[in-house]
Amino acid sequence: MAVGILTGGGDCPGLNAVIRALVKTLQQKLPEEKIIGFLDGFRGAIENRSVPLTTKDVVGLLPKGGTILGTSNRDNPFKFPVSVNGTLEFHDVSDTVIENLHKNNIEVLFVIGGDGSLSIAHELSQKGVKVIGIPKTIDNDLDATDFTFGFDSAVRTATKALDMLHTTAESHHRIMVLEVMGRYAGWIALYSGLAGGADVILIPEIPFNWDAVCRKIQQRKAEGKHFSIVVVAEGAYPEGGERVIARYVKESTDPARLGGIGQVVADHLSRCTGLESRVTVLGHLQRGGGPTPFDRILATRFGVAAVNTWLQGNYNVMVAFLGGRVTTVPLSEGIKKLKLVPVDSELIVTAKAIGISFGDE
Ligand SMILES: Nc1ncnc2c1ncn2[C@@H]1O[C@H](COP(=O)(O)OP(=O)(O)OP(=O)(O)O)[C@@H](O)[C@H]1O
Ligand SMILES: O=P(O)(O)OC[C@H]1O[C@](O)(CO)[C@@H](O)[C@@H]1O
Ligand SMILES: [Mg+2]
Repeated sequence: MAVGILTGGGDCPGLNAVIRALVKTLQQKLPEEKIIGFLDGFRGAIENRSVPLTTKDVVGLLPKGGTILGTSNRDNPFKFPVSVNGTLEFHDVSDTVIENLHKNNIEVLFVIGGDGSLSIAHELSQKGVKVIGIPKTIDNDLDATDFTFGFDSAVRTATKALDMLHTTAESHHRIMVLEVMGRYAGWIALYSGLAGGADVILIPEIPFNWDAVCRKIQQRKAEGKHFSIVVVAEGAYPEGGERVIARYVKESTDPARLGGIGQVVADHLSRCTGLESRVTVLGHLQRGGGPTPFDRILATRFGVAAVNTWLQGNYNVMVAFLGGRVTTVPLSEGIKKLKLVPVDSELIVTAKAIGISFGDE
């Protein structure tokens, strides 16, 4: 009997810390060579590419960014892209995954992933595979956990960028626009905007009004503040407008990759205020580097809790961080809906109270 581990979706700081916690905890219960790490997310499970993991393999992993197992944010065994006579078709190869799990004597599969990867894990569980989900993502958009690891690290990077943009914005009397990730959720923009002293935060949950954003910058100008800092979530869009899509990854079930709204905002604000603007797209820097202490600890707690869940005979659940405690929720609950920023949340109210504009009033 063996256990399997895979990391799926976009990488984030803390994945290696979970792998370390899983292996260290599991190794006390299993003989050597019985922990199997599938490579490159679900692609490794489809192609039966894996490596054995022992405590020797996880030395030094706690602060290391990325994932030693590799990952993929396009490979879905239920909709696997296959080229048939030059045409892309999506085939269900989930039975191949199940065969490969049997070949490796896998009793339980630990899936470390976001909403997409955990949805795949849930579909596998419905075909009889025992899975335990561990929620990760810089987007923090999983509803059944207060925080996913990776988020705090991304916010740290975005906040650092805002601190640095402040000094050059002030020197040049410019509007500096920072575009951050988060897909359909505005958590990274909201947290980094608050922590980094932004004047305007634009998030997908609040479609913005161009006039309101321009007014805010002009008002600052009238007060003698000739620079402004604007944080734009990649999924933000103006009232009556649409999200800006940077590219399509045609092999993915969820093919749209967002990006480009930062430049649109910067150009518009220059036109309406007469101030110079510049845009910085923070991009994959937000997923790079090592995890913050918060993420290291959360990842470690998730890894240990996931093993304990298995030892207690529980399956098809996701570990979650709720009210300061690590617990479990059914996997079906974990993937039910995306966690978006509630527009009346205390964080938004707090931000507005200190004059931050969301472009809605
Ligand atoms: N609702 C869904 N149901 C099933 N599969 C999905 C769903 N959404 C996305 N997928 C697939 O799941 C895989 C991973 O999805 P995605 O890129 O969203 O990563 P994730 O695990 O959600 O992590 P993150 O969003 O942080 O990158 C991709 O193959 C994608 O095609
Ligand atoms: O790595 P890719 O394919 O560009 O995907 C980017 C997306 O992945 C994430 O970084 C994590 O889900 C999103 O914030 C972003 O929209
Ligand atoms: Mg996702």
